[in-house]
Amino acid sequence: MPDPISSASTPVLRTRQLHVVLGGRQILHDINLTLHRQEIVTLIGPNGSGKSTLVKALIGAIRPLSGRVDIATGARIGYVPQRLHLDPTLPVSVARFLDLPRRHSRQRVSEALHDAGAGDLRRMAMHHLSGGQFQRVLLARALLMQPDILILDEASQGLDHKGTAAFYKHIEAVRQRYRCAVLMVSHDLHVVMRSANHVVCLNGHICCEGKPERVALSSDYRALFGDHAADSLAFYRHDHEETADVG
Ligand SMILES: Nc1ncnc2c1ncn2[C@@H]1O[C@H](COP(=O)(O)OP(=O)(O)OP(=O)(O)O)[C@@H](O)[C@H]1O
Repeated sequence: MPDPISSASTPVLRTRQLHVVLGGRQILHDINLTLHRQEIVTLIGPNGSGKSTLVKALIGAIRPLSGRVDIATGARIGYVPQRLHLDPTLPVSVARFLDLPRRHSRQRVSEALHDAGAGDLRRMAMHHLSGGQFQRVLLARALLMQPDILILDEASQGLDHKGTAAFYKHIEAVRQRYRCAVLMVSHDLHVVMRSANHVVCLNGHICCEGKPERVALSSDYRALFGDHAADSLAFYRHDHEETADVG
């Protein structure tokens, strides 16, 4: 289990020299990551770079070989997994799903669904939901526990740029309402570069991190993402110049 950080310190989550080995292979090394209260950090990296592994280590689902994960005392983590398999032979409604494994008041469930942008899905069967609706229900489930830290693993998977951008906006509203820190994994470089406050670029270790434009200019980022890197920087500049023009 992750260790507690004393309540006096500012970070809500911090890792120190995290090393993860799976199947005899080193997947992550020297991970020093800090998440401050109410900050949004986006984790990017190529396929297989260890993003999901890091997220699992943070929530305590994977035990690191060495290093530490410290969580502020009393801080609750809400986790939205990359995918969740539900047995289609056991149909379950959204409302019932959100009551598993622990029952919540009807009002709390309604609030969480509303806050996740899924207010109208309560009576739907889980196996009838679209990919985007399913992710919002998973987000509602994470919000039910009033998280101090919200961790989303590729929660915008399957959404196009527009859908991803809308989802990011939604997460920003959630962050403000719940006053939680957010760590999200994303592979949509365009949207990340446009929307994130702080970007962490992972490839077995943290290659670079900082504000989007700084990361986009770094040679490590360009080496990892090639042409996409140049595209996303152009996108970032275009968007920010437009914003600057407007005012
Ligand atoms: N249980 C496991 N045993 C052995 N190797 C594993 C295990 N889980 C993951 N890996 C390996 O660890 C590496 C990192 O996987 P991970 O899923 O963390 O990457 P990712 O950055 O999230 O990738 P993607 O963007 O494709 O989702 C991969 O090479 C994967 O094959």
